[in-house]
Amino acid sequence: MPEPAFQDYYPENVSHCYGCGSLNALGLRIRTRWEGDESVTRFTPRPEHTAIPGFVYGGLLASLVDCHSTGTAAAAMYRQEGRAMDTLPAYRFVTASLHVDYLAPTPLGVELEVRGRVKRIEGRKVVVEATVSALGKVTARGEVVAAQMREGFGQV
Ligand SMILES: CCCCCCCCCC(=O)SCCNC(=O)CCNC(=O)[C@H](O)C(C)(C)COP(=O)(O)OP(=O)(O)OC[C@H]1O[C@@H](n2cnc3c(N)ncnc32)[C@H](O)[C@@H]1OP(=O)(O)O
Repeated sequence: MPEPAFQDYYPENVSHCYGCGSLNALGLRIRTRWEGDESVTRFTPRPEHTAIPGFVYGGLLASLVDCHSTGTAAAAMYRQEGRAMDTLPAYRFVTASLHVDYLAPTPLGVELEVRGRVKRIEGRKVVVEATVSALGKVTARGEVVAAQMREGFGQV
């Protein structure tokens, strides 16, 4: 049995996200785990994720960086406290800022590897930098500011 992914610990009421929600049948349903100090997601884009024939749509790459990084932010907070992700209080993070640089065309039809590193944790905010690689070459680089969800998120 593979080790559980960060997303396996998301409760049902926040498991509908297009990028990372296990309950979103049409979503990407990414799965992220620690490999040492780095977090890793592996994902193979599908034909509908095409930008130009043979190459991956940039919005898909941004989605991967986004959800990979918010998951990493939550996992990093637990790790900092030496706690398992199924313990309370729960840490849930949403995207405050998402930046992606596209360095080279990303080929379709191969597994992509997203690798994240925590740059800093400051109060309710975690900054994560991530790379997307195809066939061992980094094709996109991103940085995400993830902010801890407040109670009543989205209420105005
Ligand atoms: C299991 C749970 C997760 C499952 C779902 C994951 C989904 C992840 C992917 C997504 O798509 S999430 C959806 C897209 N994101 C949103 O809809 C968020 C909309 N924005 C907000 O709700 C609020 O603006 C936000 C929660 C991000 C921040 O508001 P808060 O009132 O909670 O916090 P605050 O404004 O005090 O900011 C907290 C810190 O973040 C910083 N910050 C906020 N917005 C920023 C920004 N845009 N750029 C850089 N830093 C930013 C802010 O400066 C501050 O840093 P400091 O503590 O150092 O002062």
